[in-house]
Amino acid sequence: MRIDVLTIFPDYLAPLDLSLVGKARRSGLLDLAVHDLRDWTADRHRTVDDTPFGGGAGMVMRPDVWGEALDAVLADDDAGQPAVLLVPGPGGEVLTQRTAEELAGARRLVIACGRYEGIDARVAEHYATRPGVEVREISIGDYVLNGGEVAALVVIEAVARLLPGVVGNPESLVEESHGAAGLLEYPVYTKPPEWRGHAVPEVLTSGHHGKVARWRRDRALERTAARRPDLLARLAPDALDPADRRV
Ligand SMILES: COC(=O)COc1cccc(COC(=O)c2cn[nH]c2)c1
Repeated sequence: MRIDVLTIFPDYLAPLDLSLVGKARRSGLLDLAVHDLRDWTADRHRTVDDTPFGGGAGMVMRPDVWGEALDAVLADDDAGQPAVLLVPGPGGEVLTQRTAEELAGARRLVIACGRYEGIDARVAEHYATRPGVEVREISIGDYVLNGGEVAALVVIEAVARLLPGVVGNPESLVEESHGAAGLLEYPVYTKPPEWRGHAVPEVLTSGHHGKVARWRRDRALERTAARRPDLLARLAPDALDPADRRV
């Protein structure tokens, strides 16, 4: 997968050199480039914003600069791969694990990080008509950030870890929260068996794998019912077996 990020704060994306995503880049599993939007300005001050039509506080990011940048990045392509143009913003579809799975199937992601009051609306409008480009505004939650960079980091991590070979043991992608089971994760424990008077649940040291699996499923169901009943409601009817009804 290729990911291009466009931002006026490239350093904000430095964490993508670290850990699993950094490793995936170095091993060639993920081709990720961060671009400074100001490289496509034409004036001495490298201006990317201007005052909003209709008045109001703050500034809006100019369409002409974004157009030059996005044309250049989209054109830099080996075989005309279709691209998903992601615009992180509070008004977007909320990112879920399902969205991450969808995006992990794309050949290219181009992420346009907005700042100020946002990017001139004509940019998304224009690229939505571009053949081979799908525009998606993505929200990482119902709150407002100062720019799209943090949201870009979240999207990239959620997507990159689903790419084959990025996470050591793909098994771990199944059981975690919001994984294939669609439930929250069960509680986990490690040594020592007793810590500050807190013992590890006995079943986990019983060596009885069937009981351990049942206990974990019960805890995941309990947690999901208590903290995220909305997820339970969304589960496919056949996702719960008769033994689950006990919880
Ligand atoms: C068309 O979209 C845009 O212009 C986006 O522009 C902006 C402007 C300011 C801030 C942001 C950052 O996104 C969020 O605040 C956000 C994302 N998820 N939850 C909150 C983006």
